[in-house]
Amino acid sequence: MEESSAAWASLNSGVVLSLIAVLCSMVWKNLEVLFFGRRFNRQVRRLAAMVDPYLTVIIAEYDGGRMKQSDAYKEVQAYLQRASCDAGGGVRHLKAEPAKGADALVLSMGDNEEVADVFRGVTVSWQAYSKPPPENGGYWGGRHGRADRRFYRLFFLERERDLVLGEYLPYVRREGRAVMVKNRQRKLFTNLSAEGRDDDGWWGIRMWSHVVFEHPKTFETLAMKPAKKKEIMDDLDAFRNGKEYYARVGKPWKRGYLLYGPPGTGKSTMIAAMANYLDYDIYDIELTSVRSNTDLRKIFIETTNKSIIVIEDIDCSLDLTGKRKKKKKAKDDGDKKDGDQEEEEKDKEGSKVTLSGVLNFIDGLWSACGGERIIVFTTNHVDKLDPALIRRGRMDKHIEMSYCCFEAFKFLAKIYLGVESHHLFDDVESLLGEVEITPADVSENLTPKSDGDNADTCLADLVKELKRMKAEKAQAALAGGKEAAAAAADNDEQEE
Ligand SMILES: Nc1ncnc2c1ncn2[C@@H]1O[C@H](COP(=O)(O)OP(=O)(O)OP(=O)(O)O)[C@@H](O)[C@H]1O
Ligand SMILES: [Mg+2]
Repeated sequence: MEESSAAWASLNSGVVLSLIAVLCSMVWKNLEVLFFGRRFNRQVRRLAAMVDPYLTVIIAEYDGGRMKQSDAYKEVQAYLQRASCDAGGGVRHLKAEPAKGADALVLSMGDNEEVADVFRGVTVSWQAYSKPPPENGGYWGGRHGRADRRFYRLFFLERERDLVLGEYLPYVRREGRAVMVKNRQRKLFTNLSAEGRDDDGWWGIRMWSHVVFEHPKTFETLAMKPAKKKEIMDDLDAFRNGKEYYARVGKPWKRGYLLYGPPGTGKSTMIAAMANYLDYDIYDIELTSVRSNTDLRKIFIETTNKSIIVIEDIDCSLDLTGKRKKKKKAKDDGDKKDGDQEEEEKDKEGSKVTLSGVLNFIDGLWSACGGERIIVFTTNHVDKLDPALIRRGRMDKHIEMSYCCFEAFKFLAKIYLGVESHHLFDDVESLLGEVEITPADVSENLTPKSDGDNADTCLADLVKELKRMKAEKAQAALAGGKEAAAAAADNDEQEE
């Protein structure tokens, strides 16, 4: 009897102990939810730390001074957009920014908000916070350093350390990158510095301002010889997929393109097509607004990966020969009017960017920061450029944009008029062999001007224009011939 009551008592105490254990684990589970969850987290976290210590990881917006927003910060920010918008995340203050698509907004957590996240059954917590800048303003100093420093802090239990550091954080970065790609709006940047807070939350002087890039031109609508077009597209593909190749041969992942040819042959159009093809941003540098080589370097550092950095009309932008240019008469430069030239001269005086500054910008040490950047120069006068500027290695691929050939014309006729053959095509072909017309002029002639215009009228207009150009050329040749004959006669007379 005594034995059975002792067994009964021990069974009872076993049940009670198990009940206590279950209760404790329930309380702990709830504590964990509170700990990482919503409102009471800070206080509860302190309490919980006594039982099971927690660790934190801080991800700063700018590491190594204030030069470049950290990739990890941007990825975490993008990742947390999803967690923040989730009703279970408990975030009450969200920040909204425009996203891809007319009415879309990207929401992210506001300052001092916390959000919980669950990974493989483990709960962690993220907190966004910011700190005022140090007195001296950090790396950039002065007005640049006025921005608050922003951070994300991740809390997790020490026992989850391996899982969080080894698997969760890499997962967050991967997912964040995917969100960034999905929400990415392509941008066209210009180096007009502006003060204010931009998409990345920067407050201060920015070297770049931007608009959303929405140029409709693609390689499908760019007229040029098919073989040449394919060669360029293959080159771009090789560049885009060349990360390992560039790493293997020890070259920074960048490529220079020089587009040269007369006005209206499609150089700017080609840049738009390249950006659309690669899905890259465009940074359009107005060199005359860059005050010094140091500013040029800052401008470069602030460009992001997957971008095309463009300097148009490089020969007109600056004196890049290394010597000071003598003042020229306006008539020397056929393309520019007197007023324009005066303006240019003034701009040049305000800018101290030198040839060596530009060379450094293209392939100096700083140019290797980041990767996946294409640099494009355009010019109407390739012969005016310093050979050092366009040697292979700096401008790796030279592309001549030429006058409209018959193949390019047929391409434009198909796009603009929807015709692949026409009885006027033969006339156009023989005239194109005799006169030089730009794709821009051909496009203009093939554009219907009124409701009554169709393929017949547009092609007839083009033929008329080509004939007019041919007559003008013949007249110019005649006048040139007469002038030469008169000069020769003058010479003869003087000799006699
Ligand atoms: N190869 C082309 N295919 C289709 N359209 C073209 C082509 N070249 C020019 N165009 C048309 O002509 C117009 C002018 O072209 P674009 O501005 O690209 O010339 P550009 O070579 O950059 O001239 P510039 O040297 O004066 O800057 C564009 O609106 C474009 O639509
Ligand atoms: Mg152009």
